[in-house]
Amino acid sequence: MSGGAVLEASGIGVRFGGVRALHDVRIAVRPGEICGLIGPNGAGKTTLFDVLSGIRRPDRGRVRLAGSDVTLRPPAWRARHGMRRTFQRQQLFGQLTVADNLVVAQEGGRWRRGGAARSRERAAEVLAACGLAELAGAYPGTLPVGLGRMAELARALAEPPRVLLLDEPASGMTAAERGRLAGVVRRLAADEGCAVLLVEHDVGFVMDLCSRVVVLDLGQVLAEGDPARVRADPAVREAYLGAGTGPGTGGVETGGVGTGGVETGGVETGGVETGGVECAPPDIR
Ligand SMILES: Nc1ncnc2c1ncn2[C@@H]1O[C@H](COP(=O)(O)OP(=O)(O)OP(=O)(O)O)[C@@H](O)[C@H]1O
Repeated sequence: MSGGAVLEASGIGVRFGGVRALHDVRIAVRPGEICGLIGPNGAGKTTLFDVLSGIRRPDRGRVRLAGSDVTLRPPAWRARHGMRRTFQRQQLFGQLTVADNLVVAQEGGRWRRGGAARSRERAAEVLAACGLAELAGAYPGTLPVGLGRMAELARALAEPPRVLLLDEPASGMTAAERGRLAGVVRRLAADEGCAVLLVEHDVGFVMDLCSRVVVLDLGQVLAEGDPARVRADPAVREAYLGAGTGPGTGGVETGGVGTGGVETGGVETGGVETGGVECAPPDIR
C-alpha cells in the first residue's frame, strides 16, 4: 500500500446495526510523520482509532503494524509492539503519583513499590521533557484538565512508542499548554521517528502541527493531503459547513494556537444562524 508506513489500515469497514460507521477506509502513517485525522461529529474518527488500537475488530479490512498483520491482535499485544494510545478520558491510576504511573507503564502494568531504578530514571526524563518535572509527586486527580492530559501523554511515552495515537490531546488545554504539547509531539516525531496520528476537534491546532491531514466524513475518507490542500478542498468545506457547527449541535471547536479569529456569519464562510445564536464554521482557512 504505502511504502514505508509503520501503521497502515486498508479496506476498513465497521457497521453498528444499520449505521455504516466506516466504509472502505484506508490510512497510513510513516515513521516521523504527524498526521491529523479530522471530520465532523459522527464521521467515524473514534471508531477508526478503536480499530487501529485493537479495541474494536473491523467487519472488513486489515491493519498492519510495521508490516505485520495485527488485525486480530488485542490492544495489549499492539502496545507491547510499540503502539500507544491516549484516550479522551484520562486513564491514569488515581492512587499512584504521576511518576509512579509512568513507572508502572514500563513494568507491564504491575506495581512494585519504587519500581526499577531504570524505570524511575526514564519516568523522570519523560516528565521533564513534557514540562511536568515538578508534578512528579502529584496525584492525577489533583491536576487541572490540561496538565492531566499532558500527564496522560507522558504515560504513553514512558516507553518510547513507534506509533502514537492521540485522541483529542489538546482538549481542555490552555494556549500555553497547547504550545508545549505541540513541541513534545514535534520532537517525538523528528528525534525519535515516532509516527503520530491525532484526532482533534481544534482544526487550527491540527493544521499547524500536522504535515498531513486525513478528513473523514460519513465513515469515508473525504480528502487527504497537506494542510493547505485540505483547507482549500471544497468538499471539506462543504462537509463541515453542512454538518452544522454551533453550540447545541456538538460542532467543531476552533481557535487553536495561531489560528486567528473565526469569521462568523459571513457569506464567504457560510456562517449559520440557529435560533439567534450565530454558529461559526470551523476555521479551515
Ligand atoms: N457503540 C456504538 N453503537 C452504535 N453506533 C455507534 C457506536 N459507536 C459509534 N456509533 C456511530 O458510528 C458513527 C461514527 O461514530 P464515531 O464516534 O466513530 O464518530 P466520531 O467522528 O468520533 O464523532 P465525534 O467527533 O462526535 O466523537 C456515528 O454515526 C455514531 O453514532
